[in-house]
Amino acid sequence: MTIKFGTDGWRAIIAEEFTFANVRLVTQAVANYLQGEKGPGEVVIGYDNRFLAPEFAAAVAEVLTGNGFTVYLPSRAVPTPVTAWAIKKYGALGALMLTASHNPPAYSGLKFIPDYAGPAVPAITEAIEKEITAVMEGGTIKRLELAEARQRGLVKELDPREAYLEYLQGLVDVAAIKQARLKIVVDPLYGAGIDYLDEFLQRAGCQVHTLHNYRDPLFGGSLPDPSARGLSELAWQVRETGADLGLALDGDADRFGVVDRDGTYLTANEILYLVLAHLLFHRQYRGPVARTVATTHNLDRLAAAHGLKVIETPVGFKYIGEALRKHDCILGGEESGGLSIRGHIPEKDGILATALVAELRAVQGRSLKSILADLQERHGRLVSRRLDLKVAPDVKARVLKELPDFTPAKIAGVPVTGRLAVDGVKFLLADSSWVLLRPSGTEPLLRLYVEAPGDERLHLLQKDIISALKI
Ligand SMILES: O=P(O)(O)OC[C@H]1O[C@H](O)[C@H](O)[C@@H](O)[C@@H]1O
Repeated sequence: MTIKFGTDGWRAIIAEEFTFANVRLVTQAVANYLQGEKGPGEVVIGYDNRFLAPEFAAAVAEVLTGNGFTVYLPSRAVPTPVTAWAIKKYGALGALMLTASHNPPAYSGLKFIPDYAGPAVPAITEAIEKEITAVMEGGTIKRLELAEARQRGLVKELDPREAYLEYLQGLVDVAAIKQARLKIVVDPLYGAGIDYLDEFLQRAGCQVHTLHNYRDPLFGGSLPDPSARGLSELAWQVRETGADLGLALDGDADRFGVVDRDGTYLTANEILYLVLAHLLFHRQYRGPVARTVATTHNLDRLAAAHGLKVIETPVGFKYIGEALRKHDCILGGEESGGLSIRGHIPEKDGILATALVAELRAVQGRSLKSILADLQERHGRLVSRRLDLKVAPDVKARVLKELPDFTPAKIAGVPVTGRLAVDGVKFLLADSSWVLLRPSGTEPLLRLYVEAPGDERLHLLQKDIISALKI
């Protein structure tokens, strides 16, 4: 058995690979890593609403305290971004977060968040993987019974909700939201975001109706994924109740989903476009913008209009987080639903993202679609779509082998003007379209991303790439 940390920590099926024994093993590896780096100190533990999450968290606490660390242990689920934020608040060495994000209910996961409160960069996850191997090859797992650890004062209660909500009030224009008296339907999808976003909006004077706001480790029979498909009930409720907005979070509340007043789902790319415009025009923010290779170039157009730099990273918020930390970016975002802004932690935060959507909706006083239409009128319209291609392993291997030598002069008749190999291969075209093909780091898929000035061109580009590479 090998335990891989992947794009976003270790994820596995509960009772198959995600067992108490393996959770202890991985925790011991993190403890060894932390001992080597910083020595004993305090570590935050967070967990989502999945099956056995509090019990797995207790196992994590037993190993950490057995290694001399003091832990902050919550008695209910805490969102990933709040767990990360708590590291800063308590000056902890890092956090261990138990979550499988939007994966099916049979999964759980464990990730390490370093002291900078953003996703661990590859150098850190690789070091922890080495420690995992060392523990597997005969290292000892030290453990204190939880009751004993409590008695020794090594377990502190973690309840960061009030402090986080207060902090969020300082990041978001609550006065503007209060004035607009918005009616909002919130969908935390049975996840860790329950009582965070809805509570924040209620305190900001909104009339809030919340769906799926209790723990269900089966997520009502679907996935805790705030995609268009996952939010059909939210869209229906928004229309039915005449609400101004529908706001959703994924299972650990680090990603967002947004529905407009007429029930239309807005993509993460559209939300990033709206939020960046809001930061630039309304809040007058100035500074670089970070996005992944797979994220809309509409952001580049807005940035260019203000003479701002765009930093393009591989897919994964770990890279966006790094850019936020190093370059003081005003916004970091990715197509899969990740967003953070200047002044916040370098971790994607669905609660902050949706609160900002409420803010911009309040300031503008009209539907998101209408704000978007104006933006497109002034700065151009690019439509984007991602295809997740489930291909046989041999086809995937062949395509990835051919990709480095795949250098077409034109795609669907449009001249190729640039080629980028930051993550997979990306082709820039003469009409401002672009095409990116890359293997997913989290699923056995190839992802094909296309952005173009219109739907027809987008379809032609998709078709041409698929046929040229015989996918
Ligand atoms: O496209 P993938 O490699 O599967 O990654 C998709 C997503 O996976 C995780 O959720 C990461 O936190 C994201 O940053 C990333 O965008």
